[in-house]
Amino acid sequence: MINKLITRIKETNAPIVVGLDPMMKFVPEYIKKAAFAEYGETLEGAAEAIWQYNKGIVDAIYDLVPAVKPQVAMYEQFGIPGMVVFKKTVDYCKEKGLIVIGDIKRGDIGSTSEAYAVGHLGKVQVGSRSYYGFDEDFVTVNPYLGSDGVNPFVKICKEEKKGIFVLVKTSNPSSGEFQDQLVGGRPLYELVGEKVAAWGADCMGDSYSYVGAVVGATYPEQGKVLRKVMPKAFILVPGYGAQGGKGADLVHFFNEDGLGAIINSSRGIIAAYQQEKYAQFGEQNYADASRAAVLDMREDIAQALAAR
Ligand SMILES: O=C(O)c1cc(=O)[nH]c(=O)n1[C@@H]1O[C@H](COP(=O)(O)O)[C@@H](O)[C@H]1O
Repeated sequence: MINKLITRIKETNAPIVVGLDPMMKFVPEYIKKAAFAEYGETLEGAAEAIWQYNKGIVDAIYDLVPAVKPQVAMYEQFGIPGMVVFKKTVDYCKEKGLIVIGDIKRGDIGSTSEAYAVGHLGKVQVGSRSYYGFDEDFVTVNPYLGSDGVNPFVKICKEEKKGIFVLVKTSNPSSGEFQDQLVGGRPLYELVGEKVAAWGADCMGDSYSYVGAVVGATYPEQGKVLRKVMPKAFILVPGYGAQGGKGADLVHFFNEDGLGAIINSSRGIIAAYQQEKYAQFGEQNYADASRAAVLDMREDIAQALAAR
């Protein structure tokens, strides 16, 4: 799957992931009205609204980008109907040819991590049969529990030819509280970066490992160091747009080959119509506004890379 991701990045010229993080405040009124008319102001109604909203965005952007990243929390908040829409979104995006990164940030003791990995990447055994659960192509993994919490994901990636992105240095303001703590004189995120390189060493695709890392666009200096610590890891870079990351912050996340990073934007794309810059599209054309925002992001990244 890492090879496919790289091929699609080259074909689209867009090292971009559109984050499908639907929130009710982003869903246009006309979509909510129709969903509530059918299902009432219920969890089912909310789930239908985010499904229709997602579908509009995916239809508008699927030819421009290689991948999407549905964030499971945004679906989980609507209970079972929300999780049904998470799965519908995963399947629909894959039908459209998109690579799906399930943003689940899981990680636990080994046996529990194995169940997470089975549910999201692999197949579960039921008697003599086996079934895919959510069947994403990649998932995000929290490494706080150490190797035995990560290894079950790696094992299933090997079997299924899928991949993971391990949290190394996150984009949020408090990320330094633990991640920047010095351990033997070096920040913890660097040690985690070294572990990512080690976990990924025998998980190579043609040029990159399918054990990747997450490093926030909001920490470009740390990104520069981590790029060197784990040269074969693909880096998923969130924090562009809504969290303040800009094109110029991203250049050090890429290798000399122009590859090695894929930049996520969620609110900046899916709620573009609510920004002044794209307000002319109006609510009815929210999906066209998302398309315009992807094109602008692609240009911003290309310019930054050309200027480095
Ligand atoms: O793993 C992630 O994707 C992630 C890691 C991180 O360090 N920071 C971060 O923002 N994310 C996710 O990336 C998305 C960012 O959303 P926007 O800020 O709206 O672009 C959200 O789904 C976050 O959960």
